[in-house]
Amino acid sequence: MAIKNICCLGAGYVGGPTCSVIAWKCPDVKVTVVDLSVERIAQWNSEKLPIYEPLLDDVVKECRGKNLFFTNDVKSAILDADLIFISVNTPTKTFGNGKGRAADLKYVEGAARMIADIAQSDKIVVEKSTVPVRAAESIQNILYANNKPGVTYHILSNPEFLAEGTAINDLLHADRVLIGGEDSGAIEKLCKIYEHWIPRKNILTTNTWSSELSKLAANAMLAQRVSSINSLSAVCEATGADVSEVARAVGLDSRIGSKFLQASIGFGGSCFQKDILDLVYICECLNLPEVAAYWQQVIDMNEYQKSRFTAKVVRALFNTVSGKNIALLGFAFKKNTGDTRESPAIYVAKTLLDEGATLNIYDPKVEESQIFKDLTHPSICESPEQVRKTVKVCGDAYSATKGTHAIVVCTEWDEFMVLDYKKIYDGMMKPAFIFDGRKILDHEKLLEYGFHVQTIGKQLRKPTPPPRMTNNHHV
Ligand SMILES: NC(=O)c1ccc[n+]([C@@H]2O[C@H](COP(=O)([O-])OP(=O)(O)OC[C@H]3O[C@@H](n4cnc5c(N)ncnc54)[C@H](O)[C@@H]3O)[C@@H](O)[C@H]2O)c1
Ligand SMILES: O=c1ccn([C@@H]2O[C@H](COP(=O)(O)OP(=O)(O)O[C@H]3O[C@H](CO)[C@@H](O)[C@H](O)[C@H]3O)[C@@H](O)[C@H]2O)c(=O)[nH]1
Repeated sequence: MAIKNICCLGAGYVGGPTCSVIAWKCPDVKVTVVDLSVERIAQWNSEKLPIYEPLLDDVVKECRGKNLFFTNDVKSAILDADLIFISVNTPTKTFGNGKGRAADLKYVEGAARMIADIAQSDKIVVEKSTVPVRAAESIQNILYANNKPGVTYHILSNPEFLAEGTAINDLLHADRVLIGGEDSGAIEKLCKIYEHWIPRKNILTTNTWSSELSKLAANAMLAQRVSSINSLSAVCEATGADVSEVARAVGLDSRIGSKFLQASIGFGGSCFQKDILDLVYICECLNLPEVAAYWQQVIDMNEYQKSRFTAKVVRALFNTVSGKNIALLGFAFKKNTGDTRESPAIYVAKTLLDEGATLNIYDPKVEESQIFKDLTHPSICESPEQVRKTVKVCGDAYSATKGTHAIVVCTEWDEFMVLDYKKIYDGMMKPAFIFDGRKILDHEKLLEYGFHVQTIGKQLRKPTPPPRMTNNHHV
């Protein structure tokens, strides 16, 4: 029997968009997305969705209330479902064995326990969350622990490869869909769901462990490219080479390819660091210390890049930012999302605040409450009151930059490329500095306006000196 009823545990950045697209593309399938958070479900049912993602509003509006439902009624959703996605968070452990590295599987375990408690009929249980290799085994053990006669579970791994900011497009035009499992019948049923819009040749089936590991491997290799180009950006700054030119020249080799070679202030987001740390931990547990050290270096290089960039800002501002007012443009970890998890902007803000600066922050999609939540987190600051006194969240780039000593571009939002930088320069303290952490601005123009400009992976000349004042009108 074909799948008619899908339940998704976890209404987050993955569960929400993925299930919305499934509902949109499979009108005869009922899709119910559940979460433990009452607030999150209320937001999914409101006009303002809990996450910002281009095109998501349209898809949700099209299907919500028809074959797409958001609810806290976990019990009915599990009872009715033929197939259940586990799409809960798998953050890095913050305590105990593996602290700071291993993935914390407590939410996955919680989800599996809920299924085991509630289910009364056969279920296909699909691991959509990113998990350590062999997590499916633990899920299976939990599901069968209280042995309900007549209930059979088929466990599949179906990792998600969408990136935030392009989630809907990534889902609609996935390079591949990966399904790992041992039961060909269950695999076939999940294939049939994706076949509503993904060509069969792009649906890859593997064994469970290959599928689980492929997700960690893909993220590790993507992040590795970013760390590789960022490491070369330091060489460029020291030699006069330009990292954009190097990336272009290298990326035109079809064996290397041009994507993910954009030098930056470092990668952020909820996945890269977490998943590589998990891979490192797995390698250590498998007694593969050389392999662990190899992947750890991708994270170490990212830390180096973030600190190298921030140190450059402080150095350029005459080695002291104490009492200086600095504008941060962008707070999200990349453009077209309001997500700030592991955003390099948090690191930049923390360092500048620790050095005594006051900050004006503007991001088109990050809420003020989120910025303060991030900057007053105990791992970031000792005194939340101090942060509230020294950080101002602004409603646009012009008010954020007015009267400041320097601008730091942390996120590559398109709107930052088309600002009137002459006007901004005129409103700033002099000398006016701009640090382009994303390489998106027209540096030559900025130099002409009089800005001191620094960026990643390229030495820039000094600004054009202002016209000399003279008393000799004939000269
Ligand atoms: N964010 C991404 O772009 C992305 C992309 C690919 C894969 N992933 C992976 O997908 C998983 C989910 O990531 P996310 O960003 O959507 O996380 P998220 O934190 O946005 O959402 C997870 C949701 O699961 C809910 N939840 C936890 N336990 C639950 C339970 N037992 N029942 C119902 N709901 C429960 C939480 O309340 C939360 O709303 C992670 O493993 C992540 O690594 C994320
Ligand atoms: O050339 C590049 C590409 C990316 N980044 C940065 O790297 C981070 C991650 O970007 P991206 O991968 O586009 O976004 P994510 O939403 O984190 O998506 C990654 O992590 C997801 C969660 O596992 C996977 O599903 C996706 O395939 C994978 O791209 C961001 O801070 C980017 O600014 C760069 O600095 N330079």
